[in-house]
Amino acid sequence: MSYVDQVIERVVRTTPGEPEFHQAVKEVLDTLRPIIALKEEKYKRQAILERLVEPERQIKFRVPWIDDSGQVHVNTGYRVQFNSAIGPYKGGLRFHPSVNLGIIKFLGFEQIFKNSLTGLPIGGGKGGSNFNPKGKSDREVMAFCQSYMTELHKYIGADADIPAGDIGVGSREIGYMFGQYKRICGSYEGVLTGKGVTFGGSLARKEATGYGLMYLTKELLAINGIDISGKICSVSGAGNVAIYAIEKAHDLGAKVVTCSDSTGWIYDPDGIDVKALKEIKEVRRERLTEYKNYRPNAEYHEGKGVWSVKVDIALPCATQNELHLEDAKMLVKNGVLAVCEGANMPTTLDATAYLQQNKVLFAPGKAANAGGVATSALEMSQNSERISWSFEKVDSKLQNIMIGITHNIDEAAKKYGMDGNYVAGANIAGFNKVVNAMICQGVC
Ligand SMILES: NC(=O)C1=CN([C@@H]2O[C@H](COP(=O)(O)OP(=O)(O)OC[C@H]3O[C@@H](n4cnc5c(N)ncnc54)[C@H](O)[C@@H]3O)[C@@H](O)[C@H]2O)C=CC1
Ligand SMILES: O=C(O)CCC(=O)C(=O)O
Repeated sequence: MSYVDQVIERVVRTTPGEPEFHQAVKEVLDTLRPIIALKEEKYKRQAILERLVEPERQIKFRVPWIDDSGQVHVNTGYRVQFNSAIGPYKGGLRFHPSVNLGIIKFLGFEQIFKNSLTGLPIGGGKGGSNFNPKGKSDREVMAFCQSYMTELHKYIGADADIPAGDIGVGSREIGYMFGQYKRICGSYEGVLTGKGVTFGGSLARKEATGYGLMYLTKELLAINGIDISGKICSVSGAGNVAIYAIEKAHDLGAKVVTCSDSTGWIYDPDGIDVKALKEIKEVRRERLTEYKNYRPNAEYHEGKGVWSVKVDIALPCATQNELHLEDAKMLVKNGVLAVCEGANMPTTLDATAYLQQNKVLFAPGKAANAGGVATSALEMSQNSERISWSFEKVDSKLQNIMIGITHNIDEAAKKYGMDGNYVAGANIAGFNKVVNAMICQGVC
């Protein structure tokens, strides 16, 4: 059995019940085979892959909180500090009922390579809870966030581990957690990113993941001789990443005709109305069923379906494993040119393989959605300098980072004879930097 297969077998055997983590490990290690083969003995002796797939630390804790009726609830909190070879742990917090250790580990593992690709000094981590903010009052969300931070503060710090948002965690939740950290630690520091701009947040962080996705998509198409202008796109999700991907796609001359939430999806042939979407999701926190009140010509459908629409570019921006093999087949049948992942691991392994076999340009999330964490790192720089940069300055740095990532993954794929395989390119480029740092730092 090859070294890679031994490590995959060990991960599956020793971490039962963590299918998403297994999926992420398999995807990364499979594409790394050619470069691991070049230094197999050295890596094996150093146990590089065994160390890479084992988090440096995983923290699991009780989060008790009281609802508005006086009832006490208990949720489970997590923080997985995966790899600090190239910088302090960095990665978001997810609050969603589906959260468990395996999901946080897959996200933390992906984050190692993504953060490396940004070129900035940030290691990989992720956290969250099975708490569901949907339908809770602001006071209940605050009670939960304060309780979560009361435990988490022991393990984080501006130079140690800097959480941010993810599904279910936006500026409201970050604000409550920042307030509680400050209160307990007596320290006003950049311990979280995605903060409100009046208390240390960076301009353009809110927009960064979606905008970054579109900067990379535009560049990837351009490398392949295609102009993004005039292209029709489908987006899944209606949260932070989806909203700002749609906004930037429209700025770039493309037209997005779909979006979705966990109950249904919208088809708007005239192009999604971003102002209406922001009002529904960011201000009123309502369901997408409300969209028809703003756009009577749009269609609302229950359940899933955005991938059945004929488009040039598909942008999954909701959650993991939301684009399956049947969806990939439908997209290919309808002539899709590119699939660029705004979410983390939204495309299943067999769907990814099918798209690649059918010559669809496929940009994996760890490259395509890296603009969010990159801008978080820019927020950390501003906090250290005690200064705030303009929106234009941050946005311009974000663009340069995303263009850089696009060329980096393209060149890495070419260098190892896998021209056009951007999954391999992203994994290889991310891996090389982290592994060099791990080797230089000795056995730790
Ligand atoms: N917010 C950020 O800066 C970054 C987020 N991501 C990833 O992007 C994705 C979306 O995150 P955000 O937009 O921040 O979250 P969000 O909470 O703002 O929005 C999530 C959206 O996805 C939908 N969704 C969630 N779970 C779903 C499910 N099981 N089925 C159908 N729809 C579902 C929700 O209804 C919502 O519209 C996630 O995979 C996240 O890990 C990646 C990089 C950075
Ligand atoms: O901004 C950050 O630190 C993390 C964003 C994130 O969770 C992600 O890239 O998936």
